[in-house]
Amino acid sequence: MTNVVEVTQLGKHFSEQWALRGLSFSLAEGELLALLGHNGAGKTTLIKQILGLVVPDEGQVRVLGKDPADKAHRGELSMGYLPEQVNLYDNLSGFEVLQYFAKLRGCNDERVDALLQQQGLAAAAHQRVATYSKGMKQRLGLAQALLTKPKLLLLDEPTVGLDPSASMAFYQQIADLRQQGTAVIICTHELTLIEPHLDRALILAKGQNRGLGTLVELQQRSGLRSKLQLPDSLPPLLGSDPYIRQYDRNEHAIHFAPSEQAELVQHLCNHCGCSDFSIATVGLGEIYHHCQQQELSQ
Ligand SMILES: Nc1ncnc2c1ncn2[C@@H]1O[C@H](COP(=O)(O)OP(=O)(O)OP(=O)(O)O)[C@@H](O)[C@H]1O
Repeated sequence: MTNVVEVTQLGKHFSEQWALRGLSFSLAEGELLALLGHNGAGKTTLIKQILGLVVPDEGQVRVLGKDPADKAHRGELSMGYLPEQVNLYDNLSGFEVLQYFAKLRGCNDERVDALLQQQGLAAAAHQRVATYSKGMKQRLGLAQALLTKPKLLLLDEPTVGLDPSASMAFYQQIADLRQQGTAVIICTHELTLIEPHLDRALILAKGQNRGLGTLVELQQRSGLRSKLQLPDSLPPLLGSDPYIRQYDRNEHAIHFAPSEQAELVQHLCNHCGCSDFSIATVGLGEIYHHCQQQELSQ
């Protein structure tokens, strides 16, 4: 099966400065890639190259096997894009805004109505966008990105400013789209929010790949250890079992590799009679900061 996105040794420079270099990855149907990196890391440059708006200086991008920068393929490739700052024309109604984008993309009014309905905006369809809440504007922006039933959805900071239930509803919609085979790239700084939803993350720094993989792969590669905190009331663990070697008496805690968690918990419960503990796992935030620290120390 053809990957939805195939990026090979991609590079782009502006004047003497490389904005992106040596980047390779692929994205399959239904997969969600979290695109992470500090300001200026190259995320927007990558998204624009996938959209075919910026032509690479090195390497290549293929979307469904085709060059997105080749105008001959633009119509077929069906990509949806929600930029961070989408201009929704405040003085028009939600219906008029969506109808405007629909005309640009050759979609009819039935599609506009269906999307307004799907996004819970039917009742407000003829209200001016200026009167919409942040969440309603975001749903209208998403409706705009979904007009052509895209096989690839590129979303830049889609949950900024949304309340927790609106963010949850947004990710539920994304899950439904992925079920139907849509591949999704989400560019975000909201690491905790995206963590439970991603298949893989790509961490960029200075235009280069500083980490690409599933959360487990990134955890393993980082070498970061999770921490199991034991209650102070528990007498220090003693004995000759292998976990005691990872035991920090001062902290009253055990540091362990994420892959050892199930075994360790079982061991404590069954052999040490201890079930009163808390675990701080290595999350996307720790991995991201670790990658950025490594970048600084190079
Ligand atoms: N059109 C351009 N002309 C000159 N330099 C550019 C242009 N577009 C991007 N750059 C430079 O390329 C680098 C990567 O920029 P890019 O916008 O891709 O980063 P980003 O990760 O999206 O940042 P942010 O999180 O702030 O949006 C930066 O150094 C930026 O100044």
